[in-house]
Amino acid sequence: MLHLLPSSSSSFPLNPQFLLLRRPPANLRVLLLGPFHAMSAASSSSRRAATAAAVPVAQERPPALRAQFLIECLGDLKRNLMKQGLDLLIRHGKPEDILPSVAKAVSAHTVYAHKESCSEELLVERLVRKGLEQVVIPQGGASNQKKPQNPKLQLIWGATLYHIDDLPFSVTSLPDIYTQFRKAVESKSSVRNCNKLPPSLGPPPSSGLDEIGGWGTVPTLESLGLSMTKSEKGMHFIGGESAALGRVHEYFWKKDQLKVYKETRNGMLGPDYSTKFSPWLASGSLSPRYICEEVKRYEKQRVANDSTYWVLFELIWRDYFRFISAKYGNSIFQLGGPRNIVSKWSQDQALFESWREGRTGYPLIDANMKELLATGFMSNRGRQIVCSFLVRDMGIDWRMGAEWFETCLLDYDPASNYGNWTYGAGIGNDPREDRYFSIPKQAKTYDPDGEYVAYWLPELRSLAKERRNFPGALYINQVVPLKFDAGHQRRDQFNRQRRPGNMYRRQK
Ligand SMILES: Cc1cc2nc3c(=O)[nH]c(=O)nc-3n(C[C@H](O)[C@H](O)[C@H](O)COP(=O)(O)OP(=O)(O)OC[C@H]3O[C@@H](n4cnc5c(N)ncnc54)[C@H](O)[C@@H]3O)c2cc1C
Repeated sequence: MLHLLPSSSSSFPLNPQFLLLRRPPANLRVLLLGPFHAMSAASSSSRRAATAAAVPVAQERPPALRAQFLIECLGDLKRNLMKQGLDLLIRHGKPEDILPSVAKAVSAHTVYAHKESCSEELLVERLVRKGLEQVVIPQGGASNQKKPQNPKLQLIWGATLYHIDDLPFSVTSLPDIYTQFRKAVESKSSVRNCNKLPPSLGPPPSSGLDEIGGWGTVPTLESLGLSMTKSEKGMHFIGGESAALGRVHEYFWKKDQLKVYKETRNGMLGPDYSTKFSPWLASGSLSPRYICEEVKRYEKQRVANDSTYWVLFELIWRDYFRFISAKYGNSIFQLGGPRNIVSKWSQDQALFESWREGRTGYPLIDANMKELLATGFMSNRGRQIVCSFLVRDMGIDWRMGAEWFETCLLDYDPASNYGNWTYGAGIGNDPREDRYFSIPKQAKTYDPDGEYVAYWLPELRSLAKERRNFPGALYINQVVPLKFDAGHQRRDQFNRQRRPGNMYRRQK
């Protein structure tokens, strides 16, 4: 969130005058401005430059889904702020253009924002800082006593479970391997408590708003030039903190799912196999520290077991990718990844489109890709499987897959998305760099009755359960053979120049 304090205020966060919600993941591309740019079909993102030519214009639905979620976040934040005696100032544009003019209008001495870690967000931080340097705020008293000042940009670390200042190492010497990172933070760091909200956040600023057009209103999809028909199927997420807290309560306390999370978390169908917290975490509507407090409370009041711990274990993955992005900078978006591995990748458009649209001939892949397109969500198991298929079986440039996820995911977060993709593509810091997800094996283990594929591909429902994932000629043709089929290594037709003499290991 972004707070602007009038120059008369003395301390943050006691009297924030504005809260501007940012685009996920909690960056300075203010929610009211950036996300809708970023979601437009032809993104100008510098990260995308390398593959932009190969990635066709995004379809309407995915950007509209995330825009709708963010609109709901805004509406909820506005309502909650009004209950606290404040309001939400809403503008649509670039942060570096808008924030200086707002700061000037309300004579703000400081703009507060969460510190970011990825290149595009860091650029926005720099541009905002530069813009604020151009703003001159006259100080009270006789003009020759106090010099006019520029508003300052103060950046605060905020998105992770463990605070960056509490890590037992500097970011530059962060362990590259997840397990080493996790063990070090678990043994040497502790998670800070959540900050308590003051009883009142008001009063709102008494002057200056008129010259910048008032508080502004929550946009609608139509006002952003987007439209969408609701999908009747799959998860439907409602944006905002109220819904986020409701989900934590429901999953932990009402449905009592936390105690079995570790056993169910690899599921793909239904609302409760995993927490589904990610869209709210990514939009800054939910704090990982709050989740941690609730886990501890649950452990005291109900049960502490492997499952209760495992939610924290997963949140540490999220931290890990965030800190890795701070350590490795732009390289997590580049073809060779953090370790600059040179490999040969294909950008075959027809193959890529069959993956993107769910027409590969493999029900497990197609069902997952259809779910992503319809809902903006996919299970972690599904993400690993479709990622492995794209990079290992199709040999497609992993950045094309990452960009499609970036376009579609409600929980899109640059560090988690590109971190996981580099991991899956074997160019991240995975000690097992040739991790391969065998589709037949994954289907038998995680969708034994074909319920998941029949849900997203209804044409398969009439088949016998054991045939749904293996329909043969009763389904569309397979666009590529699998690298490993029925337990035998196949000739590596797609990637053979990439890893000579190197067999892809199978996923356990
Ligand atoms: C190729 C690929 C791309 C991904 N892109 C994203 C992304 O853009 N944004 C995102 O939030 N997650 C991403 N993930 C991680 C993971 O799939 C989702 O966080 C998870 O599926 C969200 O569902 P959930 O909240 O029910 O997770 P749960 O299983 O309930 O986990 C609880 C929380 O832990 C965190 N978490 C769990 N697994 C991971 C992981 N592997 N990496 C980072 N955090 C994790 C998430 O914040 C999640 O909400 C990606 C994974 C893969 C394999």
